[in-house]
Amino acid sequence: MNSAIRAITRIAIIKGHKVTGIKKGFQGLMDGLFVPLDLRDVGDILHRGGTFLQSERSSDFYFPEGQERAIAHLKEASIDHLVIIGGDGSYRGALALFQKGIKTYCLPGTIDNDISFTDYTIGFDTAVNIVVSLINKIRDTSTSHDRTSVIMVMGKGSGNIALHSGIASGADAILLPEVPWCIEEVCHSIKKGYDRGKRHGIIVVAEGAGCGSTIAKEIEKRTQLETRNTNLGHVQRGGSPSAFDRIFASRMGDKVIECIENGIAGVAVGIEQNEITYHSIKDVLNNKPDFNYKLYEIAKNLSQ
Ligand SMILES: Nc1ncnc2c1ncn2[C@@H]1O[C@H](COP(=O)(O)OP(=O)(O)O)[C@@H](O)[C@H]1O
Ligand SMILES: O=P(O)(O)OC[C@H]1O[C@](O)(COP(=O)(O)O)[C@@H](O)[C@@H]1O
Repeated sequence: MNSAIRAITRIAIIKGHKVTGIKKGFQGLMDGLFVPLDLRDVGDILHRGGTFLQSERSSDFYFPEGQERAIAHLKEASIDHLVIIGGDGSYRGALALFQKGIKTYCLPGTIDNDISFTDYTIGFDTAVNIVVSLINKIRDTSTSHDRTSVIMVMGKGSGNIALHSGIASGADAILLPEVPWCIEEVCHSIKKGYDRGKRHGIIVVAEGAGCGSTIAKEIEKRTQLETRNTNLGHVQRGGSPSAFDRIFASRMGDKVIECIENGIAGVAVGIEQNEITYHSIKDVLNNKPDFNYKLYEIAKNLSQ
């Protein structure tokens, strides 16, 4: 997210605009937590995870009173354009403001990669790379001990992190909220691996697909193979962003300024087939993001 903020700030200033950062998301907008941003204020943040402006969930913003408070602060500070980085909740907030006359622009920022009309969201590639590097370590100890490892990754409503990291880690099974699964099949897949001479089993479970420790116990009971569960947790949402995330976030920041310059508002920017594109926020919210079933099929075939 820092890469996007840096790009928006620098490109907007170069084009003659003034830039204000809003701290702590919609809560900060309602509380008037505004900071002027200059070229150097966004220096030395490119390599840092998270967002230097910080973020906060805010229940007041769901209601018209909260939104009116935010609009009053925007008007008082003479802010004409508002760029919001986040997931579908943030997009809903942005749409509410747009419908009240504020020129809003969205950038996809969620590790879940579950926004429509964009192939990637900021943070997803970084999260997948973190997960893969952690699974590599778990694989080493699993092999040494002839163990099966269940690894729980983030994704309450989306299996994208599990699917991508599972493929890149050679998982024996990947359990996702989008695809029904059964424990018999998981155990069969692990057993088959051991029969072929494998010395470990790797099962990647998305948060929304089930509970890792319950699954691990069930696998151990059914297969008699020693099984451990690791919940990777919030380490997945931190760390220095990947080059891919930094570059495409910068390109999207540039596109936002292009939209502003061309008088196009109420849009969400994304990346589709390596092109930076935009669609109306409404269309993005009204379309369910595609799940890549083909990739899931590849994962299944690779785990044979
Ligand atoms: N329907 C909505 N109307 C107005 N604001 C919303 C709406 N949904 C979410 N928001 C605001 O957006 C914030 C972020 O949404 P949330 O779902 O928590 O995260 P994300 O943006 O990652 O999906 C919420 O805390 C709330 O302030
Ligand atoms: O425990 P927390 O902080 O509520 O976060 C868990 C949730 O956050 C997510 O990682 C999504 O986070 P972001 O959209 O902020 O990237 C989900 O996959 C997960 O369900």
